[in-house]
Amino acid sequence: MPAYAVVGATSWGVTLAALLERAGNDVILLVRSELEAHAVRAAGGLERLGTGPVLGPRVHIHPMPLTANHAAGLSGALVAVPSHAFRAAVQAAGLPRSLPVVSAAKGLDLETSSRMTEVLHALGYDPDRTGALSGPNLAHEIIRGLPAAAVIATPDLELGRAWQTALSAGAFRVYASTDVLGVELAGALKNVIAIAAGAAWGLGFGANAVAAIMTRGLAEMTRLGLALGAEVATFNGLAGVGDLAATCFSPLSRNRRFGELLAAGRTPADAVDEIGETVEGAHTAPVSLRLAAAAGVELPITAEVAAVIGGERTVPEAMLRLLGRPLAREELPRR
Ligand SMILES: NC(=O)c1ccc[n+]([C@@H]2O[C@H](COP(=O)([O-])OP(=O)(O)OC[C@H]3O[C@@H](n4cnc5c(N)ncnc54)[C@H](O)[C@@H]3O)[C@@H](O)[C@H]2O)c1
Ligand SMILES: O=P(O)(O)OC[C@H](O)CO
Repeated sequence: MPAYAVVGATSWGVTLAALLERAGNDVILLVRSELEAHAVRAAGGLERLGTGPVLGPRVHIHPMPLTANHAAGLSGALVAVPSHAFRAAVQAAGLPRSLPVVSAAKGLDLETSSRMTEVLHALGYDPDRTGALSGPNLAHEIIRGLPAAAVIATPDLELGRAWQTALSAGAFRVYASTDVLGVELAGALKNVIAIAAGAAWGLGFGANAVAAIMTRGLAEMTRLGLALGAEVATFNGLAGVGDLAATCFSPLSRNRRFGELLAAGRTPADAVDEIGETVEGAHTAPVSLRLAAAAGVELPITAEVAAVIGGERTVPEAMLRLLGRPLAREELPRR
């Protein structure tokens, strides 16, 4: 039987471990401590997912690092911790450098502006065997068996096909791509646009305003992606418009909820505390602006989100600035 490791007993990590098991694999779920291992074993998953036990007997829960014995039989590993904890988690996990490793995180490194596969490369993992998983994938829906689709990007399509088979279970359907850069960037950048959409919902705006933010948001995501070497098709796919739609419209999204709380007048710190989970877009906004400045690309919505998070203006002030921008021709980046 194939065996895979999952790093991180997060909502997404536990969900991925359950999917791998449902697809017929053995799984090693690597957690931070014996205490955490005990809690996850006792709950059969994560209490905050609210489902009851979801992990079966083929998911083995162990504290990091991976033992040589476990490493020997592995076909690959998925890393499902937030981007701010990604580097440390990979270092602690002790995954063999030759192992195919896929990032399931949707964020950029705050210090270096790197994508998560770039963090893996810097840690010595083989660029030909690293990849990224993304798409409209709210863990709370997937763990309940609701249908969803994702995209896995690897430089080598054969490797991507192996991951597709490993992860596709029940109503979870995985597509393959070779645009690792595009899939990673789209997954990270959409969280920032979802904060803006949440702010629009929070101000009492309607679906028209949210759709406008999504469409112009997708244009700026694509503009930056193309400037950095991504493929336009990726932004029109599951990792781009697909995830943008799920995140901007679902009340389950933490990024959307964060925007709603900012619009209600909470400080960013209070909003994060109230949500109590990862709000990846709050970290990604300033990093995206740095990448955009270096690439000579303008990201008006992202800039306003970063300014609100940085305490430079309120949500209504930011919305007025967006509405007051010079009228322009509608340009949608093509290549
Ligand atoms: N939750 C989802 O629906 C979902 C879906 C797709 C992708 N993602 C992405 O997956 C990543 C994880 O998000 P999540 O929502 O599953 O996280 P989460 O909010 O469930 O958990 C985040 C918390 O997990 C803890 N944690 C657990 N193991 C850790 C470890 N090994 N190292 C550091 N911290 C650890 C930390 O306390 C951290 O604050 C993010 O990049 C997110 O964008 C999440
Ligand atoms: O809850 P969010 O906003 O982190 O969104 C979760 C996933 O990225 C949706 O695909």
